Amino acid sequence: MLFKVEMKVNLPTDMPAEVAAEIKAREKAYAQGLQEKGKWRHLWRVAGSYANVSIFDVEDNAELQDLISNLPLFPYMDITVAPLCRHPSSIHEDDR
Ligand SMILES: O=C(O)CC1=CCC(=O)O1
Repeated sequence: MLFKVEMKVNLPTDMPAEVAAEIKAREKAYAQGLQEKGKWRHLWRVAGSYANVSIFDVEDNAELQDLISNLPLFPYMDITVAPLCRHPSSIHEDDR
């Protein structure tokens, strides 16, 4: 199942820089691991903001919830999720 996930990061302004850097490093490692597994298909920066638009490919809603809630930045993000289905005009056979 494919989901569009939008994540907006809101780190507290008073968070020490070294704490923020450590969380971001763990987030990067976690995100890259999920990309290598094919679970996190696309990861795009939204230009001009500390936000991303991502496409997740998961078994079900429960797996998406598990993956997202384990993001190191999860406590500091506003997240919106939308389920996706194949567009009838898509030429990409693997979009399902
Ligand atoms: O920077 C972001 O948009 C938050 C984030 C998600 C995966 C990652 O490495 O950073």
